[in-house]
Amino acid sequence: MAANSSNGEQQTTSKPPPLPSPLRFSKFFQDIFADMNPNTLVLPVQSNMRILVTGGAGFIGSHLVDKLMENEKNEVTVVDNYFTGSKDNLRKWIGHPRFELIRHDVTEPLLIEVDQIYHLACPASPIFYKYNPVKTIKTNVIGTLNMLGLAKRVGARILLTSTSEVYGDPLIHPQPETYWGNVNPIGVRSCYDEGKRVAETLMFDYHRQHGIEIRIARIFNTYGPRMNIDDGRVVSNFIAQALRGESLTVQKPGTQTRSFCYVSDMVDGLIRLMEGENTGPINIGNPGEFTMLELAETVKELINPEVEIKMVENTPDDPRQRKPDIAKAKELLGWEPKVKLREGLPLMEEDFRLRLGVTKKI
Ligand SMILES: NC(=O)c1ccc[n+]([C@@H]2O[C@H](COP(=O)([O-])OP(=O)(O)OC[C@H]3O[C@@H](n4cnc5c(N)ncnc54)[C@H](O)[C@@H]3O)[C@@H](O)[C@H]2O)c1
Ligand SMILES: O=c1ccn([C@@H]2O[C@H](COP(=O)(O)OP(=O)(O)O[C@H]3OC[C@@H](O)[C@H](O)[C@H]3O)[C@@H](O)[C@H]2O)c(=O)[nH]1
Repeated sequence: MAANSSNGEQQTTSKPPPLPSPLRFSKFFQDIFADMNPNTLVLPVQSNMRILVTGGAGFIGSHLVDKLMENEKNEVTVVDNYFTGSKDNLRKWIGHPRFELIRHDVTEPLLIEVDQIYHLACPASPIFYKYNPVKTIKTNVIGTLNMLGLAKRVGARILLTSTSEVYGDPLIHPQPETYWGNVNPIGVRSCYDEGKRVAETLMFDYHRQHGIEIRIARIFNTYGPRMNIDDGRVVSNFIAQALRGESLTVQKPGTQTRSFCYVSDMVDGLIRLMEGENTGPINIGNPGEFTMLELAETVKELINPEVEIKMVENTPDDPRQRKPDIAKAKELLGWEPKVKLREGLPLMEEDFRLRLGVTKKI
């Protein structure tokens, strides 16, 4: 059972998690379990782990699926409504006997049998989550309720990919998990950041009330191959602009900061959190902090020194600074990021060149 919450208070529960669904025993594992007592029940190591990844056709989700599929004991099911994700991200697994892809919207109930749920489904780029804010908040609230209902019914452990946006425009820097945030509840970003805050609340309420095993990751800005070319987020924008020979659009004032984590580090952190003993919330991100002007200069230097940098208008409530305190991830998960920004950008450039059909001049 998981340990204390981030505030150091005993907010977790020692209630036993619900028993796995009877199908867990009848369909796949007849005769394996002699002892059905939930307190002593240990799943045999030789059994396959049935893992659901919601939002698995998206950027982080598809990299997570790649990593999970490396383990021959994992059977992976993805559900996705393809709003910002694509089957193309999963093409190498389609038809694989341990892989299943279901077109499904998490705002509708889902009845399947699984042991673990990585719940990622939610548009993450501000352009996309603001496009239909009511749908975004439904995805965060009703979608998370549905996945918690599923976890409760089948006794699965569930991990939520929350976000650094729960800290809003932070007044404490860097942000530890104990910080409660500075969030505008009625702004244009609220569908996402307040939505994720409610999702975190639901996770803890299901944990305390029903004994559900929960894990919460607070993800900081993540980048890497497979981001949508016109995703709208800053790293993908700058790389696509540099490769197309367009000006890099720095939103004013340009001094706002972000900390960028390469996607392989992120996936490693998420799996460690799921497999570990702590509920979280735990920050997962790279503490290397850059202003948007510094990021633009770096992309220009590495990818196309000929492009210009132009200042453009910003959008409301843009957080002015953001950097994770990752002491907890280091201590509890033995995790810290390995890939520096200057190493990760060229890996992403390679993928964007292929997709945009822009070859490198030698
Ligand atoms: N990438 C980041 O920097 C970052 C930072 C913080 C948190 N996160 C969180 O990580 C998760 C994945 O982010 P990402 O960057 O891969 O984004 P993404 O947009 O590439 O992936 C999200 C996936 O969820 C799917 N989806 C959206 N709404 C859905 C719904 N109602 N039902 C089913 N599927 C739905 C999309 O089609 C897409 O495949 C999200 O929960 C996001 O909030 C990401
Ligand atoms: O073309 C651009 C795009 C963005 N920006 C700036 O770059 C910074 C980062 O913007 P992004 O749109 O990439 O992402 P944000 O940091 O605002 O939010 C992100 O962080 C938390 C995650 O949960 C989300 O996935 C994502 O919304 C902002 O200050 C924005 O103003 C630019 O300067 N130019």
